Amino acid sequence: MEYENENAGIELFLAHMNIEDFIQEAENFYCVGEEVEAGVSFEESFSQEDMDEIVETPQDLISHVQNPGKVRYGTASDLLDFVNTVSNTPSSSLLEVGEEMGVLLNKTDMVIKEGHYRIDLDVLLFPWKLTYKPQGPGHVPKGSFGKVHLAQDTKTRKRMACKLIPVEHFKPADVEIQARFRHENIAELYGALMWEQTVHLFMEAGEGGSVLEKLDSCGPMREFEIIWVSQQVLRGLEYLHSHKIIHHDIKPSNIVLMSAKAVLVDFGLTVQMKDDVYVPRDLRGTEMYMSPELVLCRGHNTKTDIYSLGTTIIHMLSGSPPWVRRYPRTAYPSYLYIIHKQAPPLEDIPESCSPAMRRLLEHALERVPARRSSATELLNEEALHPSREDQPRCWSLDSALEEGTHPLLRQHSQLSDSTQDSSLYTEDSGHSKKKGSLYVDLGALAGYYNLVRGPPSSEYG
Ligand SMILES: Nc1ncnc2c1ncn2[C@@H]1O[C@H](COP(=O)(O)OP(=O)(O)OP(=O)(O)O)[C@@H](O)[C@H]1O
Repeated sequence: MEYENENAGIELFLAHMNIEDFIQEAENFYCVGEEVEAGVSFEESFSQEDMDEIVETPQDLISHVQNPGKVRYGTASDLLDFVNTVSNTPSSSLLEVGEEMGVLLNKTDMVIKEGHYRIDLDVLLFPWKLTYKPQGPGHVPKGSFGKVHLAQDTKTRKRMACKLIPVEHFKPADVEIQARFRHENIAELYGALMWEQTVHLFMEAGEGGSVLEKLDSCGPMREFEIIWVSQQVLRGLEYLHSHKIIHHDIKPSNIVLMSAKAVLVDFGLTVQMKDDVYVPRDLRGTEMYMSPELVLCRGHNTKTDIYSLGTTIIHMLSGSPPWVRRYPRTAYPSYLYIIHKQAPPLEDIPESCSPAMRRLLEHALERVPARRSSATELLNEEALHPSREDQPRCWSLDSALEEGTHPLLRQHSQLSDSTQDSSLYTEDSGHSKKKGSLYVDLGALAGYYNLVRGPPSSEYG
């Protein structure tokens, strides 16, 4: 809808806003996923010997900072106490800290040795090698404040992502949601270390890279890939929204791919609402993916993430974020006014989009939040449950898998899930080096079909 002038637009928009309808039904707490409660679930699984290594009180953490060189196993609340302590400690005191300190949640896969978990010794950091990118030195994705490496525990060979944030930019809010809430579509936090003025956050690794990296390397995604990614993101959002949590930065670079699932990352802007409406003090998110109500800054709710997912789907379908084709970045330094005046960007949906996916997008990008579909409603959309006839490519691959006649597919289906377990040190088997479109296609399909194809391990070794 185009408005004559800005004020008229705001008035008309507000007239359509029914704040009481923002949340359509009572949020259903504790039904999906798991909230980590006061560390009980972690502590119950520890022996007394292990418990001796667990940080027990915030006071211990303060002495932790004063007596550095200790890394301990702990609970989610220990970890939050630790990061709060780090963030409240003057940087001059942190400068004196010579050794690493921190709290690890993952006792099974991260081995602390006599109070140490040393970078480059107990855990190694690597650049990422993505199967669809040309061979080379690999790359280290950078966000606004942090670099993210692939990490591997040298003892257990567990592969993780390690996000490095200079301490002056670190906020406890960066880890709070990941420490407190667990769901299979939210990157699981494994621990936090402070070393050399940098906070190291260890978490579940998206070894297939982010959706943005895939788009930048391979161009627009095919609809069945988008269906799979959307289902994964919606499950994560359904869980977050049931806890009144707004992610606030849903976009292709914050969705990372694994062999059998996709997870959300980057919870630095995330907020858990106390009421049904969150009235922001600042603008949170990434412009091109922002909802009109978020841009307006008068209050929004979890539906803003749904709108951002809609714009993310447009990016996956077309290869570009919404707006930028019609309003080139060179000419438009900011899109806020455009979003306010012109949202939703339905014109950016490519012609090739199926009618069912177009309908889903119309429901996700509905301008009035109360009328916009929820994550649960979108998960039930026809577009996310295509019939086999509508997905000829899936059908042929699926039938090939069932019949097990295609030698290459049979080879892939016989691989174990090496994403989790494979080692950086093991020799690579020949087929993971295959190049060419079929190889890329299978990589893209890995999650959709639960095909298991780990990253080529020799490239890391
Ligand atoms: N768990 C992970 N596994 C794999 N890659 C990851 C993971 N977390 C982050 N990344 C990669 O690192 C990039 C930057 O991470 P992240 O978004 O968390 O940083 P940021 O500084 O908060 O970024 P920004 O604020 O610019 O969105 C992501 O776009 C993604 O490519």
